[in-house]
Amino acid sequence: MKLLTAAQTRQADAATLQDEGIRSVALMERAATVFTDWLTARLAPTDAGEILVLCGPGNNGGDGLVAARLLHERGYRVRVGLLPADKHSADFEHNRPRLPAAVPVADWRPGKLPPIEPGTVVIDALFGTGLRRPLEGAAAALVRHLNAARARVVSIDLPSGLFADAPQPKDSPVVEARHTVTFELPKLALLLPQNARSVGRWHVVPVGLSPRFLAEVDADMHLVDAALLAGRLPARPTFAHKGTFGHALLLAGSKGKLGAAVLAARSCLRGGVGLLTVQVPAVGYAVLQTAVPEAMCLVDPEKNHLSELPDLQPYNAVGMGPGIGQDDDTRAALEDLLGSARVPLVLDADALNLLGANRPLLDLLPPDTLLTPHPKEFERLTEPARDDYHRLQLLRDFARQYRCYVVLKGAYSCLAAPDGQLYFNTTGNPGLATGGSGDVLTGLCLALRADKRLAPLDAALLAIYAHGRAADLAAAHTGQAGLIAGDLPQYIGQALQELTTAEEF
Ligand SMILES: NC(=O)C1=CN([C@@H]2O[C@H](COP(=O)(O)OP(=O)(O)OC[C@H]3O[C@@H](n4cnc5c(N)ncnc54)[C@H](OP(=O)(O)O)[C@@H]3O)[C@@H](O)[C@H]2O)[C@H](O)CC1
Ligand SMILES: [K+]
Repeated sequence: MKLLTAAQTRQADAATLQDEGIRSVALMERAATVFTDWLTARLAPTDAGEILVLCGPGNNGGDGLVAARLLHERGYRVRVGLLPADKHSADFEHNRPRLPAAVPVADWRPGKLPPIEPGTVVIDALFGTGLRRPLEGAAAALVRHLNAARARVVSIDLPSGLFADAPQPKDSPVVEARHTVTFELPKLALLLPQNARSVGRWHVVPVGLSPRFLAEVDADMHLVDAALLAGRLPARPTFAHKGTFGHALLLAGSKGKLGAAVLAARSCLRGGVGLLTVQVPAVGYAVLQTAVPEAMCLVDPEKNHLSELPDLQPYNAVGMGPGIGQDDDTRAALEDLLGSARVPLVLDADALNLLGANRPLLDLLPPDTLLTPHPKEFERLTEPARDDYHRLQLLRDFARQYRCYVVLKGAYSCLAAPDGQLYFNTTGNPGLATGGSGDVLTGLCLALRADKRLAPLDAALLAIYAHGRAADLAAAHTGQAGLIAGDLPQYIGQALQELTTAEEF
């Protein structure tokens, strides 16, 4: 699924009107209807009390007016508060007189703002994608008043005051919603941690935007969902043998961190690799052979850390990083790897920290290398980001400059591709915020990069999605708090199976 900018969303609205030959008030009626359906499915009139609908001057406010009318028709008690404005959109003007007389309407002016009782259900229809500047004056006062009220706020399309795809100044107020019900496609702002307090939980409701426009529009941001991945993971051929799916080499572990090697190795095997060899320092030999008997094990000459590479000739992909530490010998081995590897590389954890501490090594990154930093590791590779939007820009620039794929891990992990496209993952849950879950992702990435049937982009997309999906499957049994990284590998097979393309008749 594509992620659209605010400008593209406006174009999508216009294309929909044109393609369907309808007036914009009809689209507003449709949008407000799906919003109202969403709300009434979750909130009975008896639990709602008197719903307060706060309306701004544009079409977001127009949606609010229509929702107020529909709620009244469905037996809810409703009142409307209007933000005073010099002018209103045509569709707002169209719907203002259509409010039933039984719905009380008042202007909500600064200095005379009525109290909002705690727990009141408030529909925030002040501003949506048409916000043009940070809120100030009467609008800012109203938003601050609302945020102070401890109400149950549901925002239409966006929490008011939040730009759809750009940061706002720190001191400009934004509505703090419990739920944001957004139309057709999520907006970038909903996916970023810095906006979590305003967005609450977000939900997408369909308004039937022009499928032609959505197919044709040139987006540079995407959501990684099952539809995007359809057809990217081919079924395993009947006459497959272990060579079909590649032989991966994993360089992992140091004294006290062999668990990282074990987790990555198990995950790589569950990710479907044909053969796996793991090189660990001598201290890890018995651990690896016992914990992961399916993997072959090479022993580094050093006892406690990795210091050199084996002959790379047999391998189809090499992964390095989980639990390796940052010894000088290990840095030398990484440098050797960057200089000599002729196969796909996956780099994580301390391999990234070593790169960050030795920036000239970045110029040695082979094209299409896959890096999987968390935000702190990414910062060590680049610079501290001003905010989440700036971090995405740094991510995009880095992937372009080094012609590599970078997964910035977090809720909605974001993959940047060398062509500057961004892909936000939709699977996973807070249970992944636990030690070792990144090592599991490394192993899975390695398995899919070793599979010669997969393009680099497809391997990375499948890995982040299946990793999150495995966490969702695991959490159904363990709960999110009880989820540990070791639970994940056993669900990777099912996650991949769900994505596997069925053979066509
Ligand atoms: N996407 C869909 O399918 C549909 C979306 N709909 C809804 O329409 C809004 C977008 O409506 P739009 O009218 O473009 O914009 P807004 O309502 O968000 O805001 C525009 C008005 O707000 C004024 N404005 C803008 N910034 C500020 C500010 N900082 N302070 C005060 N006032 C501001 C602006 O005035 P200008 O002077 O700047 O022109 C406008 O008056 C979308 O989010 C959906 O909710 C439709 O219902 C159709 C389907
Ligand atoms: K809103």
